[in-house]
Amino acid sequence: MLVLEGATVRFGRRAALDAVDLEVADHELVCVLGPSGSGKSTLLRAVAGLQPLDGGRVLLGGADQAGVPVHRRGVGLMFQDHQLFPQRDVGGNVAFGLRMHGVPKGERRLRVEELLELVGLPGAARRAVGELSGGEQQRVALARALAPRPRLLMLDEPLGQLDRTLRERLVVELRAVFRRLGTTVLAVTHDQGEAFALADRVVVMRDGRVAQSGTPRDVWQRPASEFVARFLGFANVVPATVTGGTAATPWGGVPVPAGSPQGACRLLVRPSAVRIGPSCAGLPCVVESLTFRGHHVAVRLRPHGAPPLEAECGVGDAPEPGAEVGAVFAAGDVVVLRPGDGG
Ligand SMILES: Nc1ncnc2c1ncn2[C@@H]1O[C@H](COP(=O)(O)OP(=O)(O)OP(=O)(O)O)[C@@H](O)[C@H]1O
Repeated sequence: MLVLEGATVRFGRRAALDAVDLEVADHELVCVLGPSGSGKSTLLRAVAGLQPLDGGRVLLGGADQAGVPVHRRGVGLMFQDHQLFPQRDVGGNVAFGLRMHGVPKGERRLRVEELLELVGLPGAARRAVGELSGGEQQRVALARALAPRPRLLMLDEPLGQLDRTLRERLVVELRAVFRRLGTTVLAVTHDQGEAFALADRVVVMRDGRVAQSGTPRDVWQRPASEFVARFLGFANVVPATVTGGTAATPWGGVPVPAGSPQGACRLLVRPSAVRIGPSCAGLPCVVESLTFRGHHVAVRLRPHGAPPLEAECGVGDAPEPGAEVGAVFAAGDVVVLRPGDGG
């Protein structure tokens, strides 16, 4: 469906997109994730035709889009500030693109009803946009973007301004709607939870380049680099040397999964790999702080003479702050990262 080949955009001497190669298959939901300034919006704008390329190509359905204007690319856009037309009612907003495409009135009305049903706002066509909640407005914006049946729908921080609970619910609904319609989606967000919940594939960007691309599970379980690991919120990353099945780290010996690359590396120890036990066993640490995260507790440990260590445990098993404990490492949740990545 969508192919980017060496897509490059420069602002002055800085490349906002640096020779990006990316493919999005028909019906695929791809979410581009990355810190502020990594080039996510520029990528979307380049695909939409809002931003000319300084190098490389964008192909849609096999056709090079050089010189093809925005409105002829057949892509739908839904941006963070969804900018509904305040003077039009809900139906008028959803029908906007259909009117532009010259769809006759009767057909428009049917399609608007169908779309409002789809986004969970049945019968809302006559409602004023100003009366709607943020989440409802977001649904109207989605219905409006879907109305002309774009071959590719692009979302920029689609749920950015909504509160967390609503976002979590809408993301599940969005995924279901896209699945049902078979929509191909390229979305951009800096919220990893949103990306992981929505996407079939996650693309992590850094400084205009693709740092990693894979299924949410792959990227989560095997971050390709220290940058990706830290971006995902993992703090336990240290220099290490792997020999056989053990990595020598500032925390002592940590078992690594069978088949891990040998030699000097950066090592990611997921909090779930750190078991907290009595101080007589394992690495002696003091419990610095606890953070309750729903079903588990994140425990920050301060080992003697070594970097801080994040662990996690069940709510019922959480130690007291200030307690002396022992940390023991399990191999399963340890990842040997590519060396020389900086990060
Ligand atoms: N019109 C522009 N003129 C000059 N520099 C720009 C322009 N648009 C973007 N940039 C720069 O290009 C880089 C990438 O910007 P972009 O908006 O694509 O990042 P982003 O990942 O979408 O960030 P955010 O999450 O903050 O929206 C940034 O360094 C930004 O300052």
